[in-house]
Amino acid sequence: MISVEEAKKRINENISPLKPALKLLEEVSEHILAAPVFGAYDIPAFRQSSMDGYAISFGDKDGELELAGEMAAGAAEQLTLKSGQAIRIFTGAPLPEGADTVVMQEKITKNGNKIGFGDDKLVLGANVRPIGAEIRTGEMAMQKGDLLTPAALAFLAGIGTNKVEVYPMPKVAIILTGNELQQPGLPLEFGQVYESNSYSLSAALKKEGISDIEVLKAADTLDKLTEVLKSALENNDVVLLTGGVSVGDYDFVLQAAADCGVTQIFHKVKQKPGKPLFFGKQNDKVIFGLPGNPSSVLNCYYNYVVPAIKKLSGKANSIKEIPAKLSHDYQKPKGLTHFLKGNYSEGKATPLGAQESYRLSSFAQASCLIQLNEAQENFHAGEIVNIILI
Ligand SMILES: Nc1nc2c(c(=O)[nH]1)N[C@H]1C(S)=C(S)[C@@H](COP(=O)(O)OP(=O)(O)OC[C@H]3O[C@@H](n4cnc5c(N)ncnc54)[C@H](O)[C@@H]3O)O[C@H]1N2
Ligand code: MOO
Repeated sequence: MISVEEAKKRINENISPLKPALKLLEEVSEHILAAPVFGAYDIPAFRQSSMDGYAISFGDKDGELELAGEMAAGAAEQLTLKSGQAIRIFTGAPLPEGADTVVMQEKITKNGNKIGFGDDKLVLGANVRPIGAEIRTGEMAMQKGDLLTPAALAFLAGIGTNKVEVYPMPKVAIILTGNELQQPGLPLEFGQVYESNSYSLSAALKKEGISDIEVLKAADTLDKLTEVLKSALENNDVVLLTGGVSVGDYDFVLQAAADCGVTQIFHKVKQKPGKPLFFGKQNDKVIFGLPGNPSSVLNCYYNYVVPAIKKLSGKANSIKEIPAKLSHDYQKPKGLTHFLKGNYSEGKATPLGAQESYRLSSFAQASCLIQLNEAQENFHAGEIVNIILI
């Protein structure tokens, strides 16, 4: 059995980002750029008004000008401004030839076809967006390693980019094991339990930006599980099995993994919940055997699966670990790192009730996992411990 730290280290050492791919902007929200993006055009591509108003030549600002036409956003035809003239213009429209300044419509007086200007603060070039102010042709817009946030996607779209080279998000299969599982919404027969792990994992994966998720079920026989695992490995980058990873007579995950050519990197971590965690690889494919208890599944997900997914998708940062003051005294036996469902507020971490690994009621309210280290038995109120924000 290995420590939490060793398990995390082995996962990190055994995972590399997925092969970069060229994808449409619509498909790459929250992805990491695998190559820099360069501007293909000067943007703005033309001198553009940033206000609704009147385009003028700055030298004419003190006189009364004659209204000589209109440029709306999207105007396909260029106008030329002559001395003594103003041209009506709208936000986003191209400046007429000969104009250098835009006066806001709130600052003018209008007398028939004549326009007067009372803006003493007007400066040359006011309310004009220069050509290439956002980006120049050939200039680097974003770097390799940058995150494609909503703003980044809009920036790239705004400079005319529609495809980018990114680290893909992994395709993930969830395999549920256990003959006892019943779908929520149907009546429970004797001995059945409602299936909940696919709900936690699917939702958590979606929060990481993963959309390609397949949920599969395998009956508790070695043949069936091996068949399902084999096909999941063919079609996905990551396989998350839940249950069947302990020592019971119907726990076939280890054998099925071996039969599918998966190399075991570790099995069993000195932790609670989630002690029988399994991690393995088949070439570049990543396999987690998550211990079936619903809290064990989620604890292992936050501690081990999230960093793995981040690394596969080229992301550097992993889990949000911070120090916090423990709210109460707490005792546990030596030997296992405990992860307690807790709440975090104003620097203080409070353990919640229902800590058993089959229970989720307090996990449903928790905002953090409180990490109590392997070697320590007694923890005191006010002591600094590490927490993982979830
Ligand atoms: N003799 C021993 N027994 C057990 C040990 C041990 O060391 N020696 N470890 C215990 C620990 S710790 C855990 S955790 C579990 C993990 O067992 P498995 O991964 O083999 O999981 P299962 O036995 O299949 O299921 C455990 C538990 O979780 C329920 N479950 C499973 N899948 C789902 C699901 N999709 N939705 C909701 N609930 C699920 C299942 O019904 C069981 O109650 O082993 C201990 N035993
Ligand atoms: O480690 Mo198991 O997950 O406690 O019940």
